[in-house]
Amino acid sequence: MSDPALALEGVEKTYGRGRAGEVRVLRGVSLALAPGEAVALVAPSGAGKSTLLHIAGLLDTPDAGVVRLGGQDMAGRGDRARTQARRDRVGFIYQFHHLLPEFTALENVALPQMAAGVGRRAAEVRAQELLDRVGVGPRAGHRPAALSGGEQQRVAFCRALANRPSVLLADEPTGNLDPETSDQVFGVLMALVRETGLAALVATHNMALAARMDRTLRLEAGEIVPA
Ligand SMILES: Nc1ncnc2c1ncn2[C@@H]1O[C@H](COP(=O)(O)OP(=O)(O)OP(=O)(O)O)[C@@H](O)[C@H]1O
Repeated sequence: MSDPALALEGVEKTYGRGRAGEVRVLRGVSLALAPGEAVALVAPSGAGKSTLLHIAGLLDTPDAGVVRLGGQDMAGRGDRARTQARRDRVGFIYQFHHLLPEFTALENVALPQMAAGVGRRAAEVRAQELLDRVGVGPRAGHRPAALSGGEQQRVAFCRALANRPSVLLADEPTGNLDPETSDQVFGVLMALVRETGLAALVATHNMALAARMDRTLRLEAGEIVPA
């Protein structure tokens, strides 16, 4: 059997120090995502969802436990290796797209590739292909402010996928879109998961979207509980 794309084993995280300020946010979280699998993460507010996504995406370190990308334990690696792994192997999508306002859609998708060492021309070719794939190709030369919410979010998908990550972490990626646009953007996400073998962990409060994924993990008070 191949290694999971992403695995967390016994991950613990506590914020603050001392009795008064201590918040135990994650209490031994274990999960694994196979390549090509889309998993919904459902959590009440404050359950530790953002903390979990940050640790899974190597933006934060756990106090205890293991985070593996493609079978490789990332916890003991230095900052440089973690930064490189995050850039090359993990894509993030947030509720709000955080596109760079002064750059065009094409540039927003090309820039992360250039940061990873791809030449401008090759980066722009791939960026255009991705934008075409999600139906915003004709808008490639526009800045985010000239795009609709759904178009902006599709550009954000392209940016997250530009470096061919093995893991996509999404936090309410369709949360600020109307139902129809949300449906369309989510459809694109699922198609990309199916086609590219990407593993996606998608935090959402939307049960209809959760039902369209392969399975649901529920996070409550810092623990994974039966969905
Ligand atoms: N840097 C920090 N220092 C202290 N406490 C923190 C810190 N970050 C988060 N917390 C606390 O940890 C708990 C979990 O936070 P987290 O942001 O992971 O929750 P969440 O499930 O993503 O919530 P929401 O869905 O409301 O965004 C919350 O009680 C929060 O107040």
